[in-house]
Amino acid sequence: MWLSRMNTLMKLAPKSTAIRTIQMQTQRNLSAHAHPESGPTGHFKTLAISSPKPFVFHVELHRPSKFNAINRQMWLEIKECIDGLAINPDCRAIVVSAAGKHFTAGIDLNDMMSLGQTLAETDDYARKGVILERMIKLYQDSMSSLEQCPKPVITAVHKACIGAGVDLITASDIRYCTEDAFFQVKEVDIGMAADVGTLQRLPKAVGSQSLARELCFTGRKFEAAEAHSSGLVSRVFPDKESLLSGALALAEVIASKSPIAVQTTKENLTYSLEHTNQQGLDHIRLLNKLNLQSEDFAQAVAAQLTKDEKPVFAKL
Ligand SMILES: CC/C=C\C=C\CC(=O)SCCNC(=O)CCNC(=O)[C@H](O)C(C)(C)COP(=O)(O)OP(=O)(O)OC[C@H]1O[C@@H](n2cnc3c(N)ncnc32)[C@H](O)[C@@H]1OP(=O)(O)O
Repeated sequence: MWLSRMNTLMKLAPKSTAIRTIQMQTQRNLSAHAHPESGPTGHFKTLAISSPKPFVFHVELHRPSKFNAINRQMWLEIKECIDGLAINPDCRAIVVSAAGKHFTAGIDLNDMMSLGQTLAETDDYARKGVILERMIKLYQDSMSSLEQCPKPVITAVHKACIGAGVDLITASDIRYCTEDAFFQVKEVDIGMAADVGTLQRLPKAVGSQSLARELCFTGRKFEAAEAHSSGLVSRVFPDKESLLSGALALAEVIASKSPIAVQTTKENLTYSLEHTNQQGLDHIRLLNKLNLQSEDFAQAVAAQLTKDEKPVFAKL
C-alpha cells in the first residue's frame, strides 16, 4: 500500500523534493528493524535507526568512538532522518538516544578546526561571512527539525550532554535522563554564543531566565537532579537501560493514541509558545474545525463511552 501510494505520487510529480524524500524514507523503512546496537543503519553513517515497537522509531546517535561529537555529516543526517520520519505514516513517536559512553560531546571540535582552515583560504570577509551564514543555517535547521516534526520526539540522555547536545534536546518535546547525566551550555568556553537553539529554547524549558542565563554565561555543569528540579527533564532513571525502556514505553503510549489528536496537540503547543493565549485558542479552533470531523474522533469517543477495546487508528 505504501509502495503503491509512492508510485502514484511519483507519476504526479516525479521530480519533487517531497517525492525524493519519500523514496529515501521507503528505502530506510526496509532496514528499519535493524537493532540500533548493530551500527549505523541504511545509508546513514552517524545514526542507527530501528522500530522497536509499533509506530515507534528509535534514532540513536552513533559515533560512539567520538562520544557522538556532532560532525557535519551528523548535522545533515539528523535533519534528513527526522524530516523523513515526519512524513512516514508508520511513525507516530520518536525516541532519540545515543550509543557509547556519553550522549554527546557537542559539536565536533575537529570540524571547527577545519572550518578555520577553510575560512583562512579566502581573504574576502563577505565570502567568509557567507560560508558561516550557510553553515549556521544548516545546523539551525537540523536542530529545529525536531521541533518542527509533527511527531513527538523524546530525547533520552545519559552522561555528557554538552553544547550542541543542549541545542538538540531543547528542540525535543520530552526529555528524560539517567542519574549520571550532566548538561553544559559550553559555547562560552569555546568563545562563541550558542547559535542553534539553546538561547531561544532553554529559558522556556527551565521556566527561569535567571537560571538559563546563569548556565549560558558560565558554561557550568548542571547535573540530573538540577535538570529535574528545573524542569529541563521530566524523569530521571537509575541507568541507561531503564532510561531507554522508559522512553520507549512512553513513546508506545503516545503511538497508541489518535495520530490526528497527538500531532495537532504538538502543533498547537508549539504555536502557543510564541503566541498569546487568544492567538493559541484561535489556532486550535481552526485546526479542530477540521479535526473534529475525523474518524479518529468518532472512534475514540465511542470507545470511551462503551469502554470497548482500544480503537485502531488509520495511518497518517
Ligand atoms: C555553528 C555552530 C553550531 C553549534 C555549536 C555548538 C557548540 C558546542 O557544542 S560547544 C561544546 C564543544 N564540546 C566540548 O567542548 C567538549 C569538551 N569535551 C569534554 O568536556 C569531555 O571530553 C567529555 C565529552 C565530557 C568526555 O570526557 P571524558 O570521558 O573524560 O573523555 P576525555 O578524555 O575528555 O576525551 C576523550 C577524547 O575525546 C575528545 N573529544 C571530546 N570532546 C570532543 C569534541 N566535541 N570534538 C572532538 N573531540 C572531542 C577529547 O579531545 C579526547 O581526545 P584525545 O585525542 O583522546 O585526547
